[in-house]
Amino acid sequence: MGACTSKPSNLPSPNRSPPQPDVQNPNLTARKDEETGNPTRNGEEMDSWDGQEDVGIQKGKKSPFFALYTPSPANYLFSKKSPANSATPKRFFRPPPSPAKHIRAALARRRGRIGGSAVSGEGGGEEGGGEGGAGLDKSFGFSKGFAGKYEIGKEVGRGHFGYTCCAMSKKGEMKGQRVAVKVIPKAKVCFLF
Ligand SMILES: Nc1ncnc2c1ncn2[C@@H]1O[C@H](COP(=O)(O)OP(=O)(O)OP(=O)(O)O)[C@@H](O)[C@H]1O
Repeated sequence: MGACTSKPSNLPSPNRSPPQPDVQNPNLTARKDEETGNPTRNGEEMDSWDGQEDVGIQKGKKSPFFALYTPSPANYLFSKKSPANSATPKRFFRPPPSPAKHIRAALARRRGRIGGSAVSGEGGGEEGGGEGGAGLDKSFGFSKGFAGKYEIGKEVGRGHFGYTCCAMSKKGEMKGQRVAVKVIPKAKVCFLF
């Protein structure tokens, strides 16, 4: 029974165990110097309290000439074991397809559609063998029997590529009707082939 004081008691507490000296070598004990606060071992001042810095320096490669030399961590980047030096996976360059091939295919299709003849048309001056393709009536065109089907009349007009003539149909459903035939010289369209 006694007064409670805030000052720590130096008396050993039954719950607190006293500091135990090293069992192997009781003389080798590390403790803080009471005056300087620096870690000491048997009275000699230590570099660090528990010697962790010593272990860290000794792990790195020390230069035999410079005691304080520590290898740069950048050396890891240039070492052979570095993943930065691992070979980049090879990329196989594939050149783009030649546009000439595409153009040649389009021209071949067009050539097959026109059949190598000069372009001609009728019915309001529409050109036969245009690029429409799918729904185009291929019965139009400047066929070998054109002279037998139509009687070419006088020229009614001119455009950039050819001229338009008035004609009379001789055969078929259009027999007896006047039509317009647009004639384009081969020389004007030969650059397409
Ligand atoms: N069905 C038609 N009836 C009467 N005249 C026409 C007819 N079609 C064309 N023409 C006349 O022929 C001229 C030329 O017509 P075309 O269709 O060849 O002109 P364009 O399309 O400008 O020519 P291009 O396509 O060669 O540049 C027109 O200006 C017009 O006077």
